[in-house]
This record gives sequence, structure tokens and C-alpha cells, in this order.
Amino acid sequence: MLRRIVVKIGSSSLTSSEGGLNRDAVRYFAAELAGLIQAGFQPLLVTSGAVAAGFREIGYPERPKLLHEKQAAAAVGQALLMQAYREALAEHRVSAAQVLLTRSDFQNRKRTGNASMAIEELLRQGVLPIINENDTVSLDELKFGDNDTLSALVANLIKAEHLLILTDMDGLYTKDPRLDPNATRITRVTEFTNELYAIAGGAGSAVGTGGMRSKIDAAKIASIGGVPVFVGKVAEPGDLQAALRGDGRGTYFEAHGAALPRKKQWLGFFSTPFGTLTVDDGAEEALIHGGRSLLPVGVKAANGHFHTGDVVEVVNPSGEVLGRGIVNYDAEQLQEILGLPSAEVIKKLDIVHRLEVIHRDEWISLKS
Ligand SMILES: Nc1ncnc2c1ncn2[C@@H]1O[C@H](COP(=O)(O)OP(=O)(O)O)[C@@H](O)[C@H]1O
Ligand SMILES: N[C@@H](CCC(=O)OP(=O)(O)O)C(=O)O
Repeated sequence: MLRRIVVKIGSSSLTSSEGGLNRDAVRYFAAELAGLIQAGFQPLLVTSGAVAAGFREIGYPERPKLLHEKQAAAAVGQALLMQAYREALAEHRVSAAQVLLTRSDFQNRKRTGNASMAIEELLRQGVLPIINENDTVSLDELKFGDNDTLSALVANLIKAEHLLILTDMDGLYTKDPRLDPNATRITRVTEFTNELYAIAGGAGSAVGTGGMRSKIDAAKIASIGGVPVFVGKVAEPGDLQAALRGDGRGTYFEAHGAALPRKKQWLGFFSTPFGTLTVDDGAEEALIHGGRSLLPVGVKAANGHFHTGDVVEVVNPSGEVLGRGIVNYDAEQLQEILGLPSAEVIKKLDIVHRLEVIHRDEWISLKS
């Protein structure tokens, strides 16, 4: 299999704050992507910029805020974006296809499977998939909100070797560099700590949406799926390959997990939890480092109206999310056996289908 790379380009790298596409930027990125293909990689592009490219043509004076206006701008801009990419890529004899996805597509395992099959076929035929959110059908609360998360989900889905998130800033700084000139760049991130989230501010440009925070969120999702991430800027010929080699101007995030099976991707990133279990230190250790199942003895509290087979979130006593799993008890049943050793559980309940509260095969750790 060729080496798969997901490249995400933000609105800030493709458009100006007054709106409209920067065609030189599109031509530059097309040349860089073609260079990757020539070097034996198989890139997939996740691109933003539809709203930013389209709003001026419609007549809005600035990037619209209302959902229906954003959707209208995206409908115009998406066509402009694709046209520009296709023309620029054709100069390098690269054919490109449009793939529009929503979060609800990822929530549905059949749809995810279909998307994956279509993308695989495009790659087999040597066509570059160009992916964006399907803005005209996305509801506000269901939106990815920004394409950083979408790019991480795509990277996990196709088991990419690397995710490159390209933006207008050359990496993550100790403070938003637009606000603090003394901020310094963080070149490597090994852990997703609270301090890391604290230093990331919102979008710095008038056209971007997520800022560095959404890039850290995306890097964490990719990292859990075994995909290392680069967040930074490319501007000169050859910069994209330099970023891939480890010589890029930006921040490198290490991968933690291994490639995830589709079921665990769904569990971790798309499922809806029906309750929360609070576990003690021993259970946290067993789940996070021991690779073991969760037993009733380690559960201190259970909240929510869940039934056997539902997804629940697991937290520690400080409220930190440890992961998600499929629970083997109804909420009422679990209340009766909280903190009990296994022998007591068997005595207390008439029928025990599965002793574990969450079996390790039906668990994903979200703490890194
Ligand atoms: N700690 C930080 N380090 C670097 N950039 C930051 C930080 N906090 C906030 N930012 C802002 O994040 C912006 C990039 O995010 P965004 O505007 O959403 O870009 P894109 O459109 O490429 O996704 C930068 O322009 C920068 O101003
Ligand atoms: N789907 C939207 C993406 C929104 C957006 O601004 O994203 P980003 O620039 O990645 O923060 C678009 O194409 O305009």
C-alpha cells in the first residue's frame, strides 16, 4: 500500500479576510500535492475555504455569522474551490474528486463504510479525493465546526501514516503569537495535558474558525488512532515534503495508540453516551495502563438512564474523562452492586450475563 497522507488546508491559508479565493495559494498547494504523489505518497486533501471563498460573490460584506447565510456562501464557494483545485491540479496531470461529509455520516457505521469504499476506489484509480464538510446539510449542533476534527477522523478512517494540518501560523506557540510577541514555538508535543489546552486560543484570522484549540483536539483524535500530526505553515516549494520528513516549520504531535478498528473509532468519537460512571484509582489504572476490563468493585457512582448495551462515559473522581465503553448492566442494576467484589455481585444478582461492567474489547481509552 502506498504511504497515505492526509493534508488539511485551513481557510486562512487559501483566502483573504475580505473573502475570495487566493488562486496563487491554490496553485502552490496543488504543486505541493503533485510533488507528494511523484515522491510515491498517496495524499488525501481535506480543505476548508468554501464559506470564505463564496461570501463576497453573494454580496455579504464579511464572513457571515448566521447558519443559513454560511450555508449559502459555502454552496457558492465550494464550487469555486473545486474549480480552482481541479484547474491547478490538471497542470500537473492530477485528477481530483469532491467528497462532502457530515458528522452524522460518521455516526452511522454503514455510511462510514460507504464513504471509505468510495475513497478507497478513488485512491486505487489514482484520483485525489478533496474532502470538505457538507455545509448545506449540516445542522449547527451536528457540525464538525471546523475541518480540523474532520481531517483527524478521515486520517483514522483510512489509516493514514501522517496528518499534516496546514495553517497561517508556523505551529503552536506558548501563547497566541498575535497577542503576545514573546511567545515561543513548541516543536514537539508528547502529551495532551490541560496546560496544553490552556495555551491555545481561538481563531486568529477573520476567516478561520477553530484556532489552535481545534487543532489540538484533532491531533489528540489522530494520536489515539495511531496517526502522528504536524501543525504548521508551508509556503515555499518543497515545504510539504520537508514537513513530512520532520523538518517542517511547525509543531509535531506524537501518536499514542495503534490504528483503531472501525468499531472503536465509532465508540470513541461518534457514539452518544447515555450515562457516566465514576471509577476509583485502581480501576483507572486497570483500564488505562493494565488493558483490563472494568469490574463492579472499582465503580464508585453511576449516573444516567442507561441500559445494557448502551455507551457510557467513564471519569475519575476529579471528573477527568478516561474513556468510553459499552455497559453490561442497566443503571438500576448497577446501583445495587457499586463497589462490590465479584463474589458478592454473583450472590446479589439472580442472573449475571457478564460480570464486567465494561469488557476491555468494548472500551476505548481517551486519556493520553
Ligand atoms: N497558542 C497559539 N499558538 C499559535 N496560534 C494560536 C495560538 N492560539 C491561537 N492561535 C491562533 O490560531 C490561528 C489558526 O487557527 P484558524 O484561524 O482557525 O486557522 P485555519 O483557518 O488554518 O484553521 C492562528 O492564526 C493564531 O492566531
Ligand atoms: N466547511 C467550512 C470550514 C470552516 C472553517 O473555516 O474551517 P477552518 O478554516 O479549517 O478553521 C468551509 O469550507 O468554509
